[in-house]
Amino acid sequence: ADSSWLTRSHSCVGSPQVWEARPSPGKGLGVYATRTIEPGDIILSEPPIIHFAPSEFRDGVAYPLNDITATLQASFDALSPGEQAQVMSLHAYMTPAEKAGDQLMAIFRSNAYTTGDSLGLFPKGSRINHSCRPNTSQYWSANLGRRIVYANRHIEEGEEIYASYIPLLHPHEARQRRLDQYGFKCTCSACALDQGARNASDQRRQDLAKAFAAFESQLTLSVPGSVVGKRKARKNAEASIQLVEEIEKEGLADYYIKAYHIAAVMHARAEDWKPATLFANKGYETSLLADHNARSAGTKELQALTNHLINKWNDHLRDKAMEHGK
Ligand SMILES: C[S@@+](CC[C@H](N)C(=O)[O-])C[C@H]1O[C@@H](n2cnc3c(N)ncnc32)[C@H](O)[C@@H]1O
Repeated sequence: ADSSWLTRSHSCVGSPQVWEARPSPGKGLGVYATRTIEPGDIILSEPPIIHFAPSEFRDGVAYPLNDITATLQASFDALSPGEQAQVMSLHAYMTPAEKAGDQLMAIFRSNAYTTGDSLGLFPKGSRINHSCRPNTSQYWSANLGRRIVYANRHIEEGEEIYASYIPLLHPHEARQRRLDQYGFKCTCSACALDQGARNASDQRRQDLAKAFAAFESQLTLSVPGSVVGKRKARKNAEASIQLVEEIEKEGLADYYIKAYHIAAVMHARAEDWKPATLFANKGYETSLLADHNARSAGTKELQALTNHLINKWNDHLRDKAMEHGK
Protein backbone atom coordinates (compact mmCIF):
# COMPACT_ATOMS: atom_id res chain seq x y z
CA ALA A 1 0.00 0.00 0.00
CA ASP A 2 1.11 3.55 -0.65
CA SER A 3 2.15 5.00 2.66
CA SER A 4 3.89 8.08 1.29
CA TRP A 5 1.22 10.24 2.90
CA LEU A 6 2.72 9.24 6.25
CA THR A 7 6.01 10.89 5.47
CA ARG A 8 4.68 13.91 3.63
CA SER A 9 4.20 17.00 5.73
CA HIS A 10 0.64 18.17 6.18
CA SER A 11 -0.60 21.48 7.39
CA CYS A 12 -4.17 22.51 7.69
CA VAL A 13 -4.72 25.63 5.67
CA GLY A 14 -8.50 25.66 5.86
CA SER A 15 -10.61 25.60 2.76
CA PRO A 16 -8.95 27.63 0.00
CA GLN A 17 -11.01 29.70 -2.36
CA VAL A 18 -11.71 27.57 -5.43
CA TRP A 19 -12.20 30.48 -7.83
CA GLU A 20 -10.57 33.68 -9.01
CA ALA A 21 -11.90 36.64 -10.99
CA ARG A 22 -9.92 37.60 -14.07
CA PRO A 23 -10.58 38.89 -17.58
CA SER A 24 -12.70 36.64 -19.78
CA PRO A 25 -12.10 37.40 -23.46
CA GLY A 26 -15.03 39.41 -24.84
CA LYS A 27 -16.95 39.26 -21.58
CA GLY A 28 -15.26 41.70 -19.21
CA LEU A 29 -14.30 39.89 -16.03
CA GLY A 30 -15.20 36.27 -15.38
CA VAL A 31 -14.81 33.71 -12.61
CA TYR A 32 -12.47 30.75 -13.12
CA ALA A 33 -11.91 27.51 -11.22
CA THR A 34 -8.49 27.45 -9.50
CA ARG A 35 -8.72 23.66 -9.05
CA THR A 36 -10.91 20.79 -10.17
CA ILE A 37 -14.38 21.02 -8.69
CA GLU A 38 -16.78 18.10 -8.34
CA PRO A 39 -20.60 18.12 -8.65
CA GLY A 40 -22.14 19.47 -5.45
CA ASP A 41 -18.99 21.33 -4.34
CA ILE A 42 -19.85 24.82 -3.13
CA ILE A 43 -17.99 27.41 -5.16
CA LEU A 44 -19.29 30.55 -3.54
CA SER A 45 -21.36 31.26 -0.44
CA GLU A 46 -21.94 34.97 -0.12
CA PRO A 47 -24.15 37.33 1.89
CA PRO A 48 -25.68 40.29 0.02
CA ILE A 49 -24.11 43.73 0.30
CA ILE A 50 -27.48 45.29 -0.58
CA HIS A 51 -30.73 43.49 0.09
CA PHE A 52 -34.32 44.66 0.08
CA ALA A 53 -37.85 43.68 -0.90
CA PRO A 54 -39.41 45.79 -3.65
CA SER A 55 -42.84 46.95 -2.61
CA GLU A 56 -44.56 45.54 -5.66
CA PHE A 57 -43.08 42.08 -5.91
CA ARG A 58 -45.06 39.76 -8.13
CA ASP A 59 -43.78 36.28 -8.78
CA GLY A 60 -42.63 35.71 -12.35
CA VAL A 61 -43.12 39.35 -13.33
CA ALA A 62 -40.20 41.68 -13.97
CA TYR A 63 -39.65 44.16 -11.18
CA PRO A 64 -40.86 47.70 -11.81
CA LEU A 65 -37.30 48.91 -11.43
CA ASN A 66 -38.17 52.58 -11.50
CA ASP A 67 -40.20 52.09 -8.34
CA ILE A 68 -37.23 50.76 -6.45
CA THR A 69 -34.80 53.58 -7.19
CA ALA A 70 -35.42 55.29 -3.87
CA THR A 71 -35.03 52.10 -1.81
CA LEU A 72 -31.87 51.20 -3.69
CA GLN A 73 -30.38 54.64 -3.13
CA ALA A 74 -31.19 54.52 0.61
CA SER A 75 -29.57 51.06 0.94
CA PHE A 76 -26.51 52.31 -0.91
CA ASP A 77 -26.25 55.44 1.24
CA ALA A 78 -26.20 53.28 4.37
CA LEU A 79 -23.04 51.42 3.21
CA SER A 80 -19.50 52.28 4.28
CA PRO A 81 -17.37 54.17 1.72
CA GLY A 82 -15.40 50.97 1.03
CA GLU A 83 -18.57 49.01 0.35
CA GLN A 84 -19.91 51.80 -1.84
CA ALA A 85 -16.73 51.69 -3.90
CA GLN A 86 -17.11 47.91 -4.24
CA VAL A 87 -20.67 48.33 -5.54
CA MET A 88 -19.70 51.09 -7.96
CA SER A 89 -16.87 48.95 -9.39
CA LEU A 90 -19.35 46.35 -10.66
CA HIS A 91 -20.24 46.07 -14.30
CA ALA A 92 -23.08 48.31 -15.50
CA TYR A 93 -24.83 47.88 -18.81
CA MET A 94 -26.78 51.02 -19.65
CA THR A 95 -29.81 50.38 -21.82
CA PRO A 96 -30.34 53.07 -24.48
CA ALA A 97 -33.22 54.38 -22.34
CA GLU A 98 -30.96 54.74 -19.33
CA LYS A 99 -28.30 56.58 -21.37
CA ALA A 100 -25.74 58.01 -18.99
CA GLY A 101 -28.40 58.33 -16.30
CA ASP A 102 -28.50 56.29 -13.18
CA GLN A 103 -25.27 54.33 -12.78
CA LEU A 104 -26.35 52.71 -9.51
CA MET A 105 -29.61 51.47 -11.02
CA ALA A 106 -27.77 50.12 -14.08
CA ILE A 107 -25.34 48.26 -11.80
CA PHE A 108 -28.23 46.82 -9.85
CA ARG A 109 -30.11 45.77 -12.95
CA SER A 110 -27.00 44.17 -14.45
CA ASN A 111 -26.12 42.18 -11.32
CA ALA A 112 -29.05 41.76 -8.92
CA TYR A 113 -30.15 38.29 -7.97
CA THR A 114 -33.60 37.24 -6.73
CA THR A 115 -33.68 36.05 -3.13
CA GLY A 116 -37.14 34.66 -2.52
CA ASP A 117 -39.42 37.69 -2.55
CA SER A 118 -36.58 40.18 -2.42
CA LEU A 119 -33.53 41.25 -4.39
CA GLY A 120 -29.87 41.16 -3.46
CA LEU A 121 -26.56 42.40 -4.78
CA PHE A 122 -23.63 40.00 -4.33
CA PRO A 123 -20.31 41.57 -5.37
CA LYS A 124 -18.31 38.34 -5.76
CA GLY A 125 -21.04 36.33 -7.50
CA SER A 126 -21.63 39.34 -9.74
CA ARG A 127 -18.49 38.44 -11.67
CA ILE A 128 -19.95 35.17 -12.92
CA ASN A 129 -20.84 35.29 -16.62
CA HIS A 130 -23.86 33.73 -18.25
CA SER A 131 -24.20 30.46 -20.18
CA CYS A 132 -27.35 28.76 -21.48
CA ARG A 133 -25.68 25.48 -20.46
CA PRO A 134 -24.17 26.55 -17.13
CA ASN A 135 -21.81 24.43 -15.04
CA THR A 136 -23.19 25.78 -11.77
CA SER A 137 -26.58 26.01 -10.13
CA GLN A 138 -27.46 28.37 -7.34
CA TYR A 139 -30.01 29.11 -4.69
CA TRP A 140 -30.74 31.61 -1.98
CA SER A 141 -30.46 30.13 1.51
CA ALA A 142 -32.81 32.22 3.66
CA ASN A 143 -31.49 30.22 6.61
CA LEU A 144 -27.89 31.32 6.12
CA GLY A 145 -28.72 34.63 4.45
CA ARG A 146 -26.41 33.64 1.62
CA ARG A 147 -26.46 32.99 -2.10
CA ILE A 148 -24.93 29.57 -2.68
CA VAL A 149 -23.36 28.73 -6.03
CA TYR A 150 -22.40 25.06 -6.48
CA ALA A 151 -21.03 22.91 -9.29
CA ASN A 152 -23.67 20.93 -11.16
CA ARG A 153 -21.02 18.91 -13.00
CA HIS A 154 -17.29 18.23 -12.95
CA ILE A 155 -15.32 21.43 -13.61
CA GLU A 156 -11.66 21.41 -14.63
CA GLU A 157 -9.04 23.68 -13.10
CA GLY A 158 -8.87 26.84 -15.25
CA GLU A 159 -12.38 26.39 -16.67
CA GLU A 160 -14.69 29.39 -16.56
CA ILE A 161 -17.57 29.22 -14.08
CA TYR A 162 -20.96 30.06 -15.59
CA ALA A 163 -24.43 30.62 -14.17
CA SER A 164 -27.68 31.24 -15.99
CA TYR A 165 -29.34 34.65 -15.83
CA ILE A 166 -32.56 33.51 -17.51
CA PRO A 167 -35.03 30.59 -17.78
CA LEU A 168 -33.50 28.10 -20.20
CA LEU A 169 -36.39 26.16 -21.75
CA HIS A 170 -36.68 28.60 -24.66
CA PRO A 171 -35.10 28.65 -28.11
CA HIS A 172 -31.94 30.64 -28.81
CA GLU A 173 -33.72 33.75 -30.18
CA ALA A 174 -36.06 34.06 -27.21
CA ARG A 175 -33.15 33.58 -24.81
CA GLN A 176 -31.17 36.25 -26.65
CA ARG A 177 -34.08 38.70 -26.33
CA ARG A 178 -34.01 38.21 -22.56
CA LEU A 179 -30.23 38.66 -22.51
CA ASP A 180 -30.45 41.94 -24.46
CA GLN A 181 -31.11 43.69 -21.15
CA TYR A 182 -27.54 42.73 -20.17
CA GLY A 183 -26.15 44.07 -23.43
CA PHE A 184 -24.36 41.03 -24.87
CA LYS A 185 -24.81 38.44 -27.58
CA CYS A 186 -24.59 34.98 -26.08
CA THR A 187 -21.89 32.75 -27.56
CA CYS A 188 -22.16 29.91 -25.02
CA SER A 189 -21.80 26.27 -26.08
CA ALA A 190 -25.55 26.06 -26.79
CA CYS A 191 -25.76 29.36 -28.70
CA ALA A 192 -22.58 28.82 -30.73
CA LEU A 193 -23.73 25.51 -32.25
CA ASP A 194 -23.93 25.34 -36.03
CA GLN A 195 -27.38 25.95 -37.50
CA GLY A 196 -28.44 22.29 -37.63
CA ALA A 197 -27.36 21.45 -34.10
CA ARG A 198 -28.83 24.69 -32.79
CA ASN A 199 -32.19 23.96 -34.39
CA ALA A 200 -32.11 20.56 -32.70
CA SER A 201 -31.26 22.16 -29.36
CA ASP A 202 -34.04 24.75 -29.82
CA GLN A 203 -36.54 22.03 -30.65
CA ARG A 204 -35.44 20.00 -27.65
CA ARG A 205 -35.85 22.92 -25.24
CA GLN A 206 -39.33 23.70 -26.57
CA ASP A 207 -40.36 20.03 -26.42
CA LEU A 208 -39.05 19.81 -22.87
CA ALA A 209 -41.06 22.86 -21.79
CA LYS A 210 -44.21 21.28 -23.25
CA ALA A 211 -43.48 17.88 -21.69
CA PHE A 212 -42.92 19.40 -18.24
CA ALA A 213 -46.22 21.27 -18.50
CA ALA A 214 -48.07 18.14 -19.63
CA PHE A 215 -46.64 15.90 -16.90
CA GLU A 216 -47.15 18.52 -14.17
CA SER A 217 -50.90 17.82 -14.08
CA GLN A 218 -50.39 14.05 -13.79
CA LEU A 219 -48.04 13.89 -10.84
CA THR A 220 -50.20 11.58 -8.78
CA LEU A 221 -49.14 8.14 -7.61
CA SER A 222 -52.51 6.43 -8.02
CA VAL A 223 -52.39 3.52 -10.43
CA PRO A 224 -55.08 3.72 -13.13
CA GLY A 225 -57.58 0.84 -13.02
CA SER A 226 -58.87 0.68 -16.58
CA VAL A 227 -57.12 -1.01 -19.48
CA VAL A 228 -57.00 2.29 -21.36
CA GLY A 229 -55.61 4.04 -18.29
CA LYS A 230 -52.93 1.41 -17.86
CA ARG A 231 -51.94 1.66 -21.49
CA LYS A 232 -51.65 5.42 -21.17
CA ALA A 233 -49.56 5.05 -17.99
CA ARG A 234 -47.19 2.73 -19.87
CA LYS A 235 -46.83 5.26 -22.68
CA ASN A 236 -46.22 8.08 -20.20
CA ALA A 237 -43.53 6.05 -18.48
CA GLU A 238 -41.75 5.65 -21.81
CA ALA A 239 -42.15 9.35 -22.60
CA SER A 240 -40.71 10.23 -19.19
CA ILE A 241 -37.53 8.28 -19.97
CA GLN A 242 -37.20 10.31 -23.11
CA LEU A 243 -37.67 13.49 -21.04
CA VAL A 244 -34.79 12.45 -18.78
CA GLU A 245 -32.56 11.57 -21.73
CA GLU A 246 -33.25 14.85 -23.52
CA ILE A 247 -32.68 17.01 -20.46
CA GLU A 248 -29.38 15.23 -19.79
CA LYS A 249 -28.38 15.55 -23.45
CA GLU A 250 -29.12 19.26 -23.36
CA GLY A 251 -27.09 19.55 -20.12
CA LEU A 252 -29.80 21.48 -18.27
CA ALA A 253 -28.87 20.50 -14.73
CA ASP A 254 -31.40 22.84 -13.12
CA TYR A 255 -34.18 20.63 -14.48
CA TYR A 256 -32.72 17.21 -13.63
CA ILE A 257 -34.54 16.80 -10.29
CA LYS A 258 -37.88 17.68 -11.84
CA ALA A 259 -37.31 15.18 -14.68
CA TYR A 260 -36.26 12.34 -12.32
CA HIS A 261 -39.29 13.04 -10.12
CA ILE A 262 -41.62 12.85 -13.13
CA ALA A 263 -39.98 9.62 -14.36
CA ALA A 264 -40.35 8.06 -10.90
CA VAL A 265 -44.05 8.90 -10.65
CA MET A 266 -44.82 7.88 -14.24
CA HIS A 267 -43.19 4.47 -13.70
CA ALA A 268 -45.05 4.06 -10.41
CA ARG A 269 -48.34 4.70 -12.25
CA ALA A 270 -47.32 1.95 -14.68
CA GLU A 271 -46.49 -0.30 -11.69
CA ASP A 272 -42.93 -0.61 -12.96
CA TRP A 273 -41.37 -0.41 -9.51
CA LYS A 274 -37.70 -0.92 -10.22
CA PRO A 275 -37.16 2.05 -12.59
CA ALA A 276 -39.61 4.07 -10.48
CA THR A 277 -37.45 3.51 -7.40
CA LEU A 278 -34.19 4.15 -9.21
CA PHE A 279 -35.45 7.44 -10.70
CA ALA A 280 -36.78 8.60 -7.30
CA ASN A 281 -33.43 7.80 -5.72
CA LYS A 282 -31.58 9.63 -8.49
CA GLY A 283 -33.79 12.65 -7.84
CA TYR A 284 -33.09 12.41 -4.12
CA GLU A 285 -29.34 12.17 -4.66
CA THR A 286 -29.33 15.08 -7.09
CA SER A 287 -31.34 17.09 -4.60
CA LEU A 288 -28.73 16.33 -1.91
CA LEU A 289 -26.06 18.02 -4.04
CA ALA A 290 -27.57 21.37 -3.14
CA ASP A 291 -29.07 20.38 0.17
CA HIS A 292 -26.43 18.28 1.94
CA ASN A 293 -28.44 17.86 5.11
CA ALA A 294 -31.75 17.05 3.40
CA ARG A 295 -33.52 20.01 5.01
CA SER A 296 -35.65 21.24 2.14
CA ALA A 297 -39.21 20.05 1.55
CA GLY A 298 -38.26 18.94 -1.97
CA THR A 299 -35.43 16.67 -0.75
CA LYS A 300 -37.63 15.20 1.98
CA GLU A 301 -40.39 14.51 -0.52
CA LEU A 302 -38.00 12.63 -2.81
CA GLN A 303 -36.63 10.67 0.12
CA ALA A 304 -40.15 9.68 1.18
CA LEU A 305 -41.03 8.80 -2.41
CA THR A 306 -37.94 6.58 -2.72
CA ASN A 307 -38.84 4.75 0.51
CA HIS A 308 -42.44 4.34 -0.59
CA LEU A 309 -41.36 2.90 -3.94
CA ILE A 310 -38.84 0.53 -2.35
CA ASN A 311 -41.73 -0.90 -0.30
CA LYS A 312 -43.89 -1.23 -3.40
CA TRP A 313 -41.07 -2.94 -5.24
CA ASN A 314 -40.57 -5.31 -2.30
CA ASP A 315 -44.30 -6.11 -2.09
CA HIS A 316 -44.31 -6.81 -5.79
CA LEU A 317 -41.33 -9.18 -5.54
CA ARG A 318 -42.94 -11.00 -2.60
CA ASP A 319 -46.26 -11.38 -4.46
CA LYS A 320 -44.43 -12.76 -7.45
CA ALA A 321 -42.47 -15.22 -5.30
CA MET A 322 -45.71 -16.40 -3.67
CA GLU A 323 -47.39 -16.86 -7.03
CA HIS A 324 -44.40 -18.85 -8.16
CA GLY A 325 -44.52 -21.03 -5.05
CA LYS A 326 -48.20 -21.97 -5.54
C1 LIG B 1 -23.31 39.99 -13.79
S1 LIG B 1 -22.13 40.69 -14.85
C2 LIG B 1 -20.91 39.43 -15.04
C3 LIG B 1 -19.50 39.90 -14.80
C4 LIG B 1 -18.97 40.89 -15.81
N1 LIG B 1 -18.38 40.21 -16.96
C5 LIG B 1 -17.97 41.84 -15.18
O1 LIG B 1 -16.96 42.14 -15.82
O2 LIG B 1 -18.20 42.28 -14.05
C6 LIG B 1 -23.04 40.71 -16.35
C7 LIG B 1 -22.31 41.29 -17.54
O3 LIG B 1 -21.26 40.44 -17.95
C8 LIG B 1 -21.20 40.36 -19.37
N2 LIG B 1 -21.51 38.98 -19.75
C9 LIG B 1 -22.08 38.03 -18.99
N3 LIG B 1 -22.18 36.86 -19.63
C10 LIG B 1 -21.67 37.06 -20.86
C11 LIG B 1 -21.53 36.24 -22.01
N4 LIG B 1 -21.91 34.96 -22.01
N5 LIG B 1 -20.97 36.78 -23.12
C12 LIG B 1 -20.58 38.07 -23.13
N6 LIG B 1 -20.72 38.91 -22.08
C13 LIG B 1 -21.25 38.42 -20.95
C14 LIG B 1 -22.22 41.35 -19.90
O4 LIG B 1 -21.59 42.56 -20.11
C15 LIG B 1 -23.20 41.46 -18.75
O5 LIG B 1 -23.90 42.70 -18.74
